[in-house]
Order: sequence, then structure tokens, then C-alpha cells
Amino acid sequence: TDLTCLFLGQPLANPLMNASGVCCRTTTELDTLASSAAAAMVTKSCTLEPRTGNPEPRYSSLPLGSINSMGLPNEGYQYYLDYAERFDHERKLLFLSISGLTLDDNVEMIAAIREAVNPALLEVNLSCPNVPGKPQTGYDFEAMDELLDEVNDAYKRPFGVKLPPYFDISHFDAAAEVLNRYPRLAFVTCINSVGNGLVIDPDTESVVIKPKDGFGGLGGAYVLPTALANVNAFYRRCPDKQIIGCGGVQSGTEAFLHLLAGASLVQIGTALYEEGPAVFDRVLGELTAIMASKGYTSIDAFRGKLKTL
Ligand SMILES: CC(C)(C)CCc1c(C(=O)O)[nH]c(=O)[nH]c1=O
Repeated sequence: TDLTCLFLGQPLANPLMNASGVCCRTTTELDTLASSAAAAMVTKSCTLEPRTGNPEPRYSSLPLGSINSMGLPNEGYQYYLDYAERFDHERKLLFLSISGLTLDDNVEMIAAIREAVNPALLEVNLSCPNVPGKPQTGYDFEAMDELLDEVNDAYKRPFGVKLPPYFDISHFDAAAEVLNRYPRLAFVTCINSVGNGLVIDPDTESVVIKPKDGFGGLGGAYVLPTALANVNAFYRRCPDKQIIGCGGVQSGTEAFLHLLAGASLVQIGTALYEEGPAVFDRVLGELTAIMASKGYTSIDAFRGKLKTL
């Protein structure tokens, strides 16, 4: 069974990587990913300046998934740029995620990343905050187009975006129309956490995270059907782009489903947080077993071949 995948023309040993935000804030964490079985890895979304993020507890895990309101804790973009400069890009595909607090911050970070010689792939987090009181950039299609126009002008290499989940077909259509205006926007990562869930503990009668009165982004099993829908929606609407699936991957089965829905690579977040980097070995083993049981000798044999009724 062959798990190799082509991403932007580059062969990878397997389709797995971490989800941005998990096990990727410090060089220690990043080196752990670099030594793991994952074929690719992405840094924590970064801002112009370092941030400590929100007060703890800001992450909570549950039987069905996780909730977080980390508040963009990161070491500042230069730290990740330095990591990319030192990185052995032959060994693993490295993505660098940015989430500027303003349009200008994103442009300033991109100008620096463009000058760097590292071939890390740029992923722009569209859940980045917008003007206070307005929806996040990913939910404000005019702001999204304005940001992508600036990125497209400032950055001459292929880049990608991390999208929040959409739920209305008209929003899939509107978002895809914006993305398809940018040919160098080569990949789309779906989904970011399902925003502003509220987990309540029946024993304590309390919320479980401190920031935002307990409101936070959901991950894990809770979000799998939404993640699969977003992967497939953009797979259908953006035939010239590759899709990276993220959301609800806890075993080979969910990785298989993301690939079936059209994903080229598959990210693991909550399960990586809970289990550590061994999760990649386990999921790869499970995916291999599923493919063997179905007689698939390559991922191309089934990627995107989701059946409808
Ligand atoms: C939610 C933001 C803080 C605006 C961006 C960073 C981010 C965070 C975070 O750092 O709280 N958590 C997520 O699940 N997804 C994200 O994109």
C-alpha cells in the first residue's frame, strides 16, 4: 500500500500533518513534529509581535472533542521565519501560518516572508480578526477579497488560506468565487474550529474555559460532518486548487473520509493534542489497513471519489 501524495508538485511520503495551533508554537514542539511520522507540518498562526494569548484555562478536551479560546499565543512571525530558514525542507514540507491582527500586519509579515529564502508554504489564516464588531475576515467576503488582493500583490509564490467552516450553500459559492479570482492561491485548508461553541459542565454548572465567558472554537468528533462538507464543497468549486482537510480526524477512518471527500492532505488537531505525535503512526497504520481491506494500492485510487446517491 502506497501512501505517497503529490502536493503542489512535491511528493510526500503520506498525507498527514498537524493542524495549526497544536504542538507547533515553540521550536521544541516544532522539532517534535519534524521527528514525527507526519510528512508535513504547519506553525502556529503568528502575528507581528509575540503574544501570550488569553488567560487559562483556554483549552478543554472532552469525550467528543475540544473547545479553545487560546487568543493567538505565538512567538511573533520572526521566530517562525527563523525556524523556516534553519529547517531541512528536504525532510518534510513546512507550512508557515500567519494571522495578522490587521491587514497592514499581514502585508508587513508577507513582505518579510517573501524576502526570506526559505521555501516554507504560506498559509493565511482567514479567521484572523477583522475590524472589531465586524465578522471575522473569513465571514466578510469583501474584506476577504481585499486581503487576498494584497497578499496576491505582495507574495509572488503559491500560497493558501485556512478557512472557517461555512454552513450555507450561498456562502460556499461566495467564498469559492473570491478564492477562484487568485490563481496563485494554490490550496485551501478546511476547516478552522467551529466558532463560539459553549461547553458547560453539569457537575460544576460552569463553563470550562476562562476567556469569552466560556465561548470557544470546537474541534474533534463534534465537527467531522461539517469539516467533510467544507472539504467537499471547495473540492467541487475549486478544481484548480488542492484542498487540505482538517476537523474530526481521530483514526484512519476519518482520514480516509477526508481523502474520499477530496482532500490532498489531512490535518490532525485535537487528537494530536490529546495523544501526542504517536497519533500519526497510529492513524497511518489504520489508514493503510483500511486501504488494504478495500484493495486500494494508492490514495489516487479513491481521492475525491465520494459517491452520491
Ligand atoms: C481565533 C483567533 C484568535 C482569531 C485566531 C487563532 C485561532 C485560535 C486561537 O489562537 O484562539 N484558535 C482556533 O481554534 N483557531 C484559530 O484560528
